[in-house]
Amino acid sequence: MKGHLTRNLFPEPQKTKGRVMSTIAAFYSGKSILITGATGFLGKVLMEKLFRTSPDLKVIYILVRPKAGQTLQQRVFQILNSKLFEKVKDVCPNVHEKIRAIYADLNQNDLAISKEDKQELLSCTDIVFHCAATVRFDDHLRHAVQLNVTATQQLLLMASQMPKLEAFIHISTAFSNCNLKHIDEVIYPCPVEPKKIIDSMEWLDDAIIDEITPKLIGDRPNTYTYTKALGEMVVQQESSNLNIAIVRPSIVGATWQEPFPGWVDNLNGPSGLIIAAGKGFLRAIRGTPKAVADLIPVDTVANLTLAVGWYTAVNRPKSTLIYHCTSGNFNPCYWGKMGFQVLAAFEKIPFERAFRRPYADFTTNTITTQYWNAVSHRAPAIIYDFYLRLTGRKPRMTKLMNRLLRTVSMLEYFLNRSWEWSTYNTEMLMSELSPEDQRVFNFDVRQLNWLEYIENYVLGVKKYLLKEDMAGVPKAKQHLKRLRNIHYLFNTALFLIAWRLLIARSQMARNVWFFIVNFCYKFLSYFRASSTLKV
Ligand SMILES: CCCCCCCCCCCCCCCCCCCCCC(=O)SCCNC(=O)CCNC(=O)[C@H](O)C(C)(C)COP(=O)(O)OP(=O)(O)OC[C@H]1O[C@@H](n2cnc3c(N)ncnc32)[C@H](O)[C@@H]1OP(=O)(O)O
Ligand SMILES: NC(=O)C1=CN([C@@H]2O[C@H](COP(=O)(O)OP(=O)(O)OC[C@H]3O[C@@H](n4cnc5c(N)ncnc54)[C@H](OP(=O)(O)O)[C@@H]3O)[C@@H](O)[C@H]2O)C=CC1
Repeated sequence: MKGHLTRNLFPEPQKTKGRVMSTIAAFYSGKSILITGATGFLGKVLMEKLFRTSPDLKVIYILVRPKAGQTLQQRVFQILNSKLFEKVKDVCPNVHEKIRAIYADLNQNDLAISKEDKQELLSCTDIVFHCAATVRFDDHLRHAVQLNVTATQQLLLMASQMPKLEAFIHISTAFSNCNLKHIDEVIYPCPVEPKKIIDSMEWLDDAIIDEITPKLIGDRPNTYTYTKALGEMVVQQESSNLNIAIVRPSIVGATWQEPFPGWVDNLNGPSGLIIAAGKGFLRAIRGTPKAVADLIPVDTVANLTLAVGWYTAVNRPKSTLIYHCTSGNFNPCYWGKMGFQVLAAFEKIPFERAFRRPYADFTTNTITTQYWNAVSHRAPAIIYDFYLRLTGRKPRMTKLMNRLLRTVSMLEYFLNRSWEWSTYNTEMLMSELSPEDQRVFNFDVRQLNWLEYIENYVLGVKKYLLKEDMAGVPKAKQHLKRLRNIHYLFNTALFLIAWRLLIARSQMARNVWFFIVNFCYKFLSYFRASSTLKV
């Protein structure tokens, strides 16, 4: 479909209230856009931005499955009525009419789209943003291949039958090649062809798949990164027929600026750990303080993705361009520093009913980690469960702690390494944008102030994930003070018991004790005498 387009792809920039309208926003006006994964974290932000900046777009088709007892319409209704979409309603009051939910299940080979819906998609779609994926690290290979590889292949097949299609934007991850230290904007081949993997998943049984999984994923840490790499290969194989680009974000975090700072709605990446640390469950982690914490705000990813969609459609690059959406080489932050910033934010914005006082220690040593896990994580959980049992309640803390530590162990790989991603294409794209587009579709993370971002992130986690009201902050602070006093009391009691046992058994300890008491007595006498003389 490359080069087949005859329509005018360079709409004249329009003027809005004396300011030149963004070229990118103008480009999406009147377009029919297909988004997969629109109910996910990134998909929602992408859709919100499209509606807000290009309210004249024709329609956004979203592929949705019913979930948690909700129909497609109920899911769409919930999204449109969420806080995230508040601003959209002012700019695009008929947003409900411009969104068309299409039943689809990416778990099924034909994506389970009805004939009529498929026909409409094929004839109307101008741009595709493919965000859907399974992002679970421990997903069974069969499921991860189905979602991240086969579904991508199916969607590309559909895209190749769309006569109006101008661009297909595939969202991958910057970690698809995390087995390498330096990653260029190229597709690195995996040893086994994706088509062979897809075929084999059809006839191999689960037990055999389990056995071959470690061999297939090789030096990647999980099935997620492996299948995302396979997904990219599939995209490359189809790229001769289509106008495709790939966006590779690193660790996607809460919004930086738009539609408002700190919005987040799932526990993936840092968000879950921020909760665990803020509630005092997680106090130490095996992580390298000097490793780069390559977080990227979700609105930055959405902005870059929309800019890529415009650039790919308008310029029709000869090869598939890959865009790294990372922060490390523009404005690096490090895990140790981020830990401090998160802790500082908890001082101002404490979470309610914390289990212990928040503390964040990054340690690189495995023995120290095991020590902290035993003393700081498991022991308090066991003590608390004992207390629950004593008071006739069901113990739950040990189970919760074990799950948390399992989750943490899966994230550790990413907390102990730094990667370098080359960003020539991203920088090239930035330079291609007009000043207005650079403002409206800002993806320049050099402007990001980490301290401010992290504070807003913690606030967002409190408000949108924990649903805690800011009115409860004084009470939460009081609760933390009480925990601090309990902590001091507990430590003092522990020290006194240990000391009492020691002086009962050792003459040396007794001598040291009498020396200290004597010294304190003399110091106090001297202090009292000198203050009496002054009077
Ligand atoms: C003391 C120090 C404190 C420090 C202070 C803080 C400083 C800031 C430090 C920030 C460091 C950030 C490091 C990020 C590195 C990410 C790198 C990503 C790179 C790739 C990026 C991508 O390209 S890809 C998108 C990312 N993709 C995920 O990030 C999925 C992960 N996830 C799963 O793969 C599944 O979750 C897994 C785990 C299998 C469990 O699986 P599972 O079956 O056991 O359980 P579930 O998933 O059902 O979750 C069971 C319970 O864990 C809760 N939970 C789920 N996630 C959680 C989570 N991240 N942290 C906590 N808690 C989490 C959940 O809410 C449940 O809680 P509950 O039981 O109460 O409901
Ligand atoms: N979050 C991150 O840190 C990063 C994410 N990425 C990539 O960004 C993209 C979006 O990720 P993110 O928004 O965080 O992920 P989410 O888990 O929040 O969203 C995943 C989306 O995929 C949809 N989906 C999953 N399975 C199916 C299915 N069987 N049928 C139909 N839809 C399905 C989900 O729908 P439903 O709501 O029904 O479950 C949801 O809309 C992914 O491609 C991911 O690999 C890349 C780097 C980092």
